[in-house]
Amino acid sequence: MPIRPYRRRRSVLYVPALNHKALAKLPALACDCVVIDLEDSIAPSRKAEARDAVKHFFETRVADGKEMVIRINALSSEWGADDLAMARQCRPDAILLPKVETARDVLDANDMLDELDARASLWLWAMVETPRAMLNLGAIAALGRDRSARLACLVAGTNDLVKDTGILATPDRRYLVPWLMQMVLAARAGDLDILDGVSNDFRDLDALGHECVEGRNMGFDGKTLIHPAQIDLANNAFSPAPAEVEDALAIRAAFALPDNADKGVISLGGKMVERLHLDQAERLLIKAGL
Ligand SMILES: CC(C)(COP(=O)(O)OP(=O)(O)OC[C@H]1O[C@@H](n2cnc3c(N)ncnc32)[C@H](O)[C@@H]1OP(=O)(O)O)[C@@H](O)C(=O)NCCC(=O)NCCSC(=O)C[C@H](O)C(=O)O
Ligand SMILES: [Mg+2]
Repeated sequence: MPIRPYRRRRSVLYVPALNHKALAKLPALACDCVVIDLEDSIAPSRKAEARDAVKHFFETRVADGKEMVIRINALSSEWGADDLAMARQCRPDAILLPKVETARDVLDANDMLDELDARASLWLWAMVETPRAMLNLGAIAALGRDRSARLACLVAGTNDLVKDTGILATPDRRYLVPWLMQMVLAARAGDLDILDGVSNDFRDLDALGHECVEGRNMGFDGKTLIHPAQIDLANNAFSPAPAEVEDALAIRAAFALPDNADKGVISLGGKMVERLHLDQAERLLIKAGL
């Protein structure tokens, strides 16, 4: 597999594959990434129709720089294999696997893509949304370090987690937070990106604002969204603040000085700065689009 390029994924918008009006709106939206959904937003009786709609969408769309992802149905379902075969033909950036429960689920999708001779830069993303996925999180995320497994990103599926565990969904997400933090930790251990779950009440932008800030502070790379009105808040919350960008640029400039070329640690503005801070600064500057 090629080296995984770092992408900004502050705002990741789900769009049901059969919502033609919403699909037509996408070029005008400022989200970083779009997930066209074949799974839970499509009724069982319309899965084949939705697959055709996705195919048509990719055949006719004009690329606009957004990262494009297709969420297929679970490979264990009657639709999964056909979805995967169709999705690979569309040449999206990634295919999102729902209801992943074990590392084997990801490897099975990867094997099927290899058999279909999918291109090397087609990545897999995995939803973490079942109790079994939570228990197998370490093994799933570890696939991120095996480039041949294609895994690039984990996505929290908070609706399914609430449903399958029976926890109470509270506005402050207090019963979800421990699992969300585990997801962030596992993703980092596997060198993967990680996206926070959706906020269902798309009219309550105050609640969304809090969730975005909380998600950023917990270490998520971005938030999954369901409505265009949610995009700006996510973009703002997951963009580095001007002061952070300034600090990162100062660290980059300091280590670029010839005097510091062979130093592991330097003093900058009265603070100790090590090369690990340079790595952190470089990642932040990519997030800032610099
Ligand atoms: C939630 C919605 C059904 C609401 O739709 P609607 O009532 O049409 O909203 P509005 O009238 O406010 O829409 C205003 C305009 O915006 C367009 N629109 C709406 N949603 C989207 C969208 N997602 N992407 C692009 N454009 C969108 C409307 O077409 C209107 O356009 P116009 O009339 O021209 O002004 C709807 O928002 C929706 O379906 N959202 C996505 C739902 C979805 O994909 N669900 C599945 C993924 S979430 C999930 O499964 C999480 C996870 O698995 C878990 O377990 O947690
Ligand atoms: Mg789900």
